[in-house]
Amino acid sequence: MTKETGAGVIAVDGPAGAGKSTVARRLAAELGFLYLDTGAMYRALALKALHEGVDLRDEAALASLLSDTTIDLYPAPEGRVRVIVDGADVTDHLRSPEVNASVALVAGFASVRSEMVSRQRDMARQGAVVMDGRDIGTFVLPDAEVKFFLTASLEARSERRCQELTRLGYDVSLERIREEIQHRDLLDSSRPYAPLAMAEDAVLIDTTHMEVNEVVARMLAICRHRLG
Ligand SMILES: Nc1ncnc2c1ncn2[C@@H]1O[C@H](COP(=O)(O)OP(=O)(O)OP(=O)(O)O)[C@@H](O)[C@H]1O
Ligand SMILES: Nc1ccn([C@@H]2O[C@H](COP(=O)(O)O)[C@@H](O)[C@H]2O)c(=O)n1
Repeated sequence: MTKETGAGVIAVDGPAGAGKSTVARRLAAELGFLYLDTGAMYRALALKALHEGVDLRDEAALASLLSDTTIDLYPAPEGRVRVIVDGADVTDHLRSPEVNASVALVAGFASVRSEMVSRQRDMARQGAVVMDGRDIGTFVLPDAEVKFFLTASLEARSERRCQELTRLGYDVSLERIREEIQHRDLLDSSRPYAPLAMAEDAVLIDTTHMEVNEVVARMLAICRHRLG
């Protein structure tokens, strides 16, 4: 049991393309937990801001937009998540190159993060959740019973993301993806408010040379040992 949440809260942090979402939803399914993708919440706000022509450098405008936006995460088959914004399903639009290029800017503002963190803590209050992002183990849910920090080489993360976007039908180059990931990593780790960071009590897993099943198996064994 944790101060701010019920029993069974697992945090999964790490940089872009490390494999967080893929393994976190598999882990949640194996444990019968709810999977909460906090990155999808920031992506949803960036998508709405792009759609409504809001200046992505205007913190007040973005904070006001968020205060007038509902973002709901619903479980979907295979542990996936449907993202509903103001009642509309936007899931399939959250990983476009435009959103990828904008989300870290939107997520960098303290007033945006403060509201997002408040909503994320509310989502975790009942416990039995696996929550992934950049600041979960260090800031959003510091009392989580189990914390993981996934990483991988820039090359591996770039190749994975490039293959993923190509499969989704986007016309992207490995070089452009590498640059986007490097830029997003810099923004995510250098922001003053709740930056990308590894919690001191997190288990570090470098997935560069690991298969998805191997990563999930290792995390599941640790969770079952820690949670009993
Ligand atoms: N261990 C792995 N080996 C090979 N491919 C992987 C591995 N883990 C994840 N992938 C693939 O890499 C891509 C990115 O994975 P995923 O979206 O889970 O990363 P992420 O850390 O959540 O990234 P982001 O934070 O940008 O959402 C996906 O296509 C996924 O299938
Ligand atoms: N807890 C979080 C989660 C995400 N972000 C920002 O959103 C971007 C997209 O996240 P993905 O996991 O979907 O790639 C990410 O690069 C961060 O800029 C965040 O700030 N905090």
